[in-house]
Amino acid sequence: MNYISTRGTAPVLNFEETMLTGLARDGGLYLPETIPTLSADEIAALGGLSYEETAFRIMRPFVSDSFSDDEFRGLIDKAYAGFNHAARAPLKQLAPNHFLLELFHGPTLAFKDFAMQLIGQLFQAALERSGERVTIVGATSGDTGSAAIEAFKGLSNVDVFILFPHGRVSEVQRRQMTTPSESNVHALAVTGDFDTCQARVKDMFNDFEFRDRVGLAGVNSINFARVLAQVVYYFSSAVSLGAPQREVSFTVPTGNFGDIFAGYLAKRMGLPIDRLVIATNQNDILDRCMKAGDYTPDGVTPSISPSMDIQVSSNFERALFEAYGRDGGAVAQLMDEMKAGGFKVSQGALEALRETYDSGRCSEAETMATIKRVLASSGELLCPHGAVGVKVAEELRDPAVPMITLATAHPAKFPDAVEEASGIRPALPPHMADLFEREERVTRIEDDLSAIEALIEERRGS
Ligand SMILES: Cc1ncc(COP(=O)(O)O)c(C=O)c1O
Ligand SMILES: N[C@@H](CCOP(=O)(O)O)C(=O)O
Repeated sequence: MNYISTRGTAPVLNFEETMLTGLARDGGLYLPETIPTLSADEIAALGGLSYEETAFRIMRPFVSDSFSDDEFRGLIDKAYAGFNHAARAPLKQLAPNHFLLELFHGPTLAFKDFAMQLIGQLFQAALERSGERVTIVGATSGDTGSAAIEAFKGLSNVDVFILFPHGRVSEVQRRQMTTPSESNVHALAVTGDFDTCQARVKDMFNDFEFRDRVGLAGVNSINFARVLAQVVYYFSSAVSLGAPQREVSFTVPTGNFGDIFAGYLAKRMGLPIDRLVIATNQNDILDRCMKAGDYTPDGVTPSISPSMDIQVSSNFERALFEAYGRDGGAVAQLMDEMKAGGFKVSQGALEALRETYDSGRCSEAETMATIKRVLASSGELLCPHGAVGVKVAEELRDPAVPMITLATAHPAKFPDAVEEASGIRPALPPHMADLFEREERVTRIEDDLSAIEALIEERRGS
């Protein structure tokens, strides 16, 4: 399986190279040259399998010969062994034909663990084989960072630097990143918002001298392996509701567009998905763009669903690449316009996007009201991100088609907002019960590329 860049001019790579490379050298994001498909019989055969076996069958064609079947199976098993639910991604019914996919039973209580626990294993296996050492840089609005630190802490051939926006993640999220004591992980609190942090990470990848000197690697959804691992739960949940005989739809609380793009890949692989619904909080550029075709960011406003406080949505580039008929030149031009402030999506591409995606927005007050209402009606305590999804799903869903809304994080990651909305302060699970007593280790840093690069050079092992 070969991987190509959304901007059309970077080297074509295999799976392992793509995973270790991160951002393509032309600034684009890697995607498989062709998207493999599963027959209806192959999809039906997933029914009743373990999550791990489903993951193996879905991801195998993308990985091709980068890992042997036995090795890949073993790494998948290790990745999900630390989840505290036998189903890994259980489905709960909220209302007739409306289901919640709980994606927060991994070690850091967010959907990021599904991919990050796996790529931690894949990186380790690949680096042990090659004897290489890498420096991972990541940007986070709260959940990617904690999942990455958990997956890579203590590894001898990896240093991890996570840039998070100072003062704009929840206290639980911050402590998850700042309390691990392993010396190979570093939490950097950057002045700015998530878009600032992600821009600096991309700047570091585009600084080739620095990139090559430190052996830069990425674990944001820049990395296709991240997105791939998220395809699996679209299959497992849809099959448990009757796919491939029955169509389903998904609503996905969305920010950087990685999770919903995984749903798009599942659809392209043959899973009968009717609609993919983009649910945004008040940082609603994706919803506005889907409605009017204009992608002009106007700054991030902090919300009670901070992980989705994003206006420069990285993986939207992958969706645009598909909507523009995989024309890398067209995407490169849009991204150049983006540097100058924003871009307009062509009518043809907008129509192509609308064939797959719907979109909606949920205000702060609606998020709070949804947490309260869903607790009363179903007993389910949502986190604010899941609540954004449920509200938008309720508004847009076709009652005849099962709707699966993704519950992307555990409510205990956002205790203040959840308590204010519901009157219940959700408790952290036992393995995190002493989180507030652990010592924090964090570096405050200004938004200055040279200073960030210098700090990484100084701190990384060699
Ligand atoms: C809890 C939570 N929900 C939703 C999202 C949005 O997902 P994506 O960035 O893949 O669109 C994020 C951030 O990625 C998140 O951490
Ligand atoms: N919400 C994310 C933002 C980064 O997204 P990613 O999927 O590109 O890693 C977070 O929690 O950090």
